[in-house]
Amino acid sequence: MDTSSAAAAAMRADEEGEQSRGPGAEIKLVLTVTEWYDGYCNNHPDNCRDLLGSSACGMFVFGCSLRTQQPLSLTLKPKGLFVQTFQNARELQSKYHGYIGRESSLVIEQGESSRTTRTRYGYERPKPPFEPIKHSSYNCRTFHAQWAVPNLILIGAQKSGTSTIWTVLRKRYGRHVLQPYTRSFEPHFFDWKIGAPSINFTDIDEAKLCDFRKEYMGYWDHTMMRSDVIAFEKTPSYMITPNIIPAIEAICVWRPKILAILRNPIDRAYSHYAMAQRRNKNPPAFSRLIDREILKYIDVGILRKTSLTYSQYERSGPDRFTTPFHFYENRTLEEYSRLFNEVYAGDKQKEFLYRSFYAPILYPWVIQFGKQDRLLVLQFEDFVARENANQTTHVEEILGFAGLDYMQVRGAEPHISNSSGRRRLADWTLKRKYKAMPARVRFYLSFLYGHFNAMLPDLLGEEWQNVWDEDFFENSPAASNAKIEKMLNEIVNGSQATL
Ligand SMILES: Nc1ncnc2c1ncn2[C@@H]1O[C@H](COP(=O)(O)OS(=O)(=O)O)[C@@H](OP(=O)(O)O)[C@H]1O
Repeated sequence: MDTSSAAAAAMRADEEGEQSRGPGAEIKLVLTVTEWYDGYCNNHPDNCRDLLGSSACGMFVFGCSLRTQQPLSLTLKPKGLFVQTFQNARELQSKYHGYIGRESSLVIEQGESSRTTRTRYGYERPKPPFEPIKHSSYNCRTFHAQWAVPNLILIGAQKSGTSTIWTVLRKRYGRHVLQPYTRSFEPHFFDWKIGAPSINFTDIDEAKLCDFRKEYMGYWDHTMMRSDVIAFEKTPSYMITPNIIPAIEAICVWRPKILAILRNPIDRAYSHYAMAQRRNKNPPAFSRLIDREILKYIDVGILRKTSLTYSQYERSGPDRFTTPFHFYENRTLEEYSRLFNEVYAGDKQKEFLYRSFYAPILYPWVIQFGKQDRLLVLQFEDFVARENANQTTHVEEILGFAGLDYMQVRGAEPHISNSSGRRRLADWTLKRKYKAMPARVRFYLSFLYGHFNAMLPDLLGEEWQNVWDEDFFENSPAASNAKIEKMLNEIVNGSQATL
């Protein structure tokens, strides 16, 4: 609704009030509300005040007053003509149908604190199902597409610096990046909250979809949305759950952008294992977990039966220098993607090695979002190297991709210093809380991931050519002769030297 019709509506309501009151009589105005925003109010009068205290549209008012049954007193601006007192929202709903657009700003006149500040985890999120507020002209699909949130979803990969992206966006561009008001750092809306993989989204009832939309959008404070703000969420497990793609498409009709960041698959898998180790005091050894996964892949036909598990490889003598893996020739990426998905269908706890098979995992995302230019994939090593060197190029790319003009928000960026909070790349590596992976394991895994990494350039572009080639024997600056010698020694003799 535009400002002029909002103003006209306000005028109309004002006239009604003028006619019905004598001097000093109470004026009542009701603001017609769609059901979209009612989730925000959540029966908390304070929330209502917060929402109303900001430059919100009148739509919130009805939802809040209806739910809380609190008397609310409002001054309408910019007309600023009168104060309305709501004694009983239900009654007002049946009597009046004023209408106020987003552009009008509402200020609370009454109540102890009209502009309380909302903290990130300040209150309980609403729990579905919401009490529906029916409105005849309401169309859930088209409603408020302009402000539909989020604009950007960071889908993973886990242990690939997703939290750093989050922090950088929040700390440096806080005013321009809106994050969800969920209890947990990661909303897990599509996978855990609604269990999208088990729902058939091609055949779903529109009312149900509308409920989902309402709930998901309810994670962000819409009153904070402006043209120079993007709403953002990160849930790194989305990437390994391709069955949520139809859910994203059906629910988020405003077509949000998808962001992924990929790290060297071996490092990622081991960092993930180290995290599990920290959480679980006695986890199985990494090599045992590798064996378990490899056997699974042989079973479903991802690897040929002649492939070796890590334990077999360790006992294989001189064969240790040849590849322990045998793949089926001519297998397409699509087939790999389907097979991997089948292995883990319905399995919430997907395993460490699996999560690093980027090409088959990303394939359905590229098919769905790549062609629409809605998918951006960053490389972790590049990202953190620039970040740690105080360069902001990637952030610029992310903001631009999500629809923000970087130049426009540039002024918001504080001076970045080499403060203690910003560690250099070398420091990150030194401060890791776990020991490096034994070189033999790394060598073994490099054969496995090498096969799948080689599919990335076709999928994502030439810049992904040889990105994580493990340079074990070449005379690279990273590997001195002494190191190479140590490593060869380890591979041949089974000693515990590490690169
Ligand atoms: N700037 C910078 N430089 C170097 N390394 C960095 C940086 N930021 C994050 N990291 C490393 O990224 C790993 C954590 O990734 P995530 O935040 O995605 O983890 S999580 O999925 O949210 O748990 C974690 O890796 P590991 O230390 O190997 O576990 C972090 O150390």
